[in-house]
Amino acid sequence: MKRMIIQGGNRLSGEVTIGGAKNSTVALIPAAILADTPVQFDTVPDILDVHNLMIILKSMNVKSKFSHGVLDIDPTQIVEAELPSKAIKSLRASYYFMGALLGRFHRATLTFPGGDNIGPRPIDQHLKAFKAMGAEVSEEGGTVHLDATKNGLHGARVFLDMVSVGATINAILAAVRADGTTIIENAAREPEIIDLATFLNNMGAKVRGAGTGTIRITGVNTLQSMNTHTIIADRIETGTYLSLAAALGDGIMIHNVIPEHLESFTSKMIEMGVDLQIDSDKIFVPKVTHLKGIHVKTLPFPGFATDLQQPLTPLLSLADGDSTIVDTIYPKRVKHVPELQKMGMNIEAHDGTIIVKHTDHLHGTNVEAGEIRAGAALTIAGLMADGTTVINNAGNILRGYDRIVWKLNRLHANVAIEDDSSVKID
Ligand SMILES: CC(=O)N[C@H]1[C@@H](OP(=O)(O)OP(=O)(O)OC[C@H]2O[C@@H](n3ccc(=O)[nH]c3=O)[C@H](O)[C@@H]2O)O[C@H](CO)[C@@H](O)[C@@H]1O
Ligand SMILES: C=C(OP(=O)(O)O)C(=O)O
Repeated sequence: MKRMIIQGGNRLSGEVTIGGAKNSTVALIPAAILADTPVQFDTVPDILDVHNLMIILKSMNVKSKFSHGVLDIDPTQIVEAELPSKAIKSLRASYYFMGALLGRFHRATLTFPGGDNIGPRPIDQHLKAFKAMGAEVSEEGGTVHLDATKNGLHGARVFLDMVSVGATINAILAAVRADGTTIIENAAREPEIIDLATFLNNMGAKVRGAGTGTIRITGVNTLQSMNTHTIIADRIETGTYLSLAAALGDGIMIHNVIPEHLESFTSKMIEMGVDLQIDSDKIFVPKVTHLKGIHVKTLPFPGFATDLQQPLTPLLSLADGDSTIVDTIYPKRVKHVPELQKMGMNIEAHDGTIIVKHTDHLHGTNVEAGEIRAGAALTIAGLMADGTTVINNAGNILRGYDRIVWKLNRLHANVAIEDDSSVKID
């Protein structure tokens, strides 16, 4: 098991460049198996989810090579195979192989995905979309079987009961090579869905309306890649560095940013009193002297992202006055709260509301990254704290933060990853 070891207390400064978006990348890789040609992605983040998706590709005889942010995938010799359940369970987005395999072979068998433990994460809307498109769906012992081999996949009208990123993407993946037109209503509008549609459309797909609540997909017979797809910048990684820079920076420039994807987040930081200097593709965070408490409610995009409520909590603890967070997407996503309490933070979770009060002093201790963004919150808190913080289960952080140790140390932090289970602090 990996641990992150942080010697806290350094002020940070300098520059950091944001990587490609995890939540785009993990949809684009399964989408690549729909192509009839090799495909290439660049600005691919170096994260565990990518390496685990490559293991899944290999099990289907899909060769992939990842070097210096460029990922080449050759799906032209793909075969149907049993997918490795350990890799499937290591991340959430492995469920995108359901839609992609249905599109490619008209059938798929997968164990239930893993991913962050952030409360119930049903996939009923994904299965509803597959059924509407003609797939027979059955589940037994944690395995899902999808089969549309008898009559093929056909276009359908799918109204999602709730706005779901995963169900929207899975429905698109199944629909791009189906017969006829699929209409997804109440679709999620996240930028990562637009990125996926851009990749597919550049290969000849007909996906219209991505980024709005209604997406129309007309199936095509073949998808052929002609160029390299550059993955959009990770808005959640950006928000994490914005929070970190405001909490303990003496002036930090964040490059490769799409500010329009972060307006719900940056507007809250500005409301707190952070004098962000927002440019077309970079944001400068000056040294912060005074912060006010704020109230945050997470919502589907373009609302405040559930993945950014945790990385904001260390910054909220520096504000005068109380702040509150209500996570309407995942009300039970509070794994960071007891761990931050161990470090001395004045934070509580009651009846679906997280309350953060002013905290003068954080101290390093042994804590647990119960999920990726809890890990991000603990990383920022550890950098702010006196002494040594040991974050257990740091694999959860490495699932989604591109070269985080290297990036933090370039900002003058003191962070390392160790595998040694004997690391202890007094
Ligand atoms: C790989 C990826 O992109 N992960 C993101 C994706 O997760 P993911 O795609 O799993 O999240 P969804 O958007 O599907 O979930 C939104 C809400 O809908 C519910 N729901 C979803 C599907 C379903 O079939 N039934 C159902 O009830 C969920 O429990 C949740 O309350 O969006 C989440 C919400 O922005 C983010 O936190 C994750 O980082
Ligand atoms: C919840 C997240 O990821 P996943 O859906 O991959 O578990 C996240 O990125 O915050």
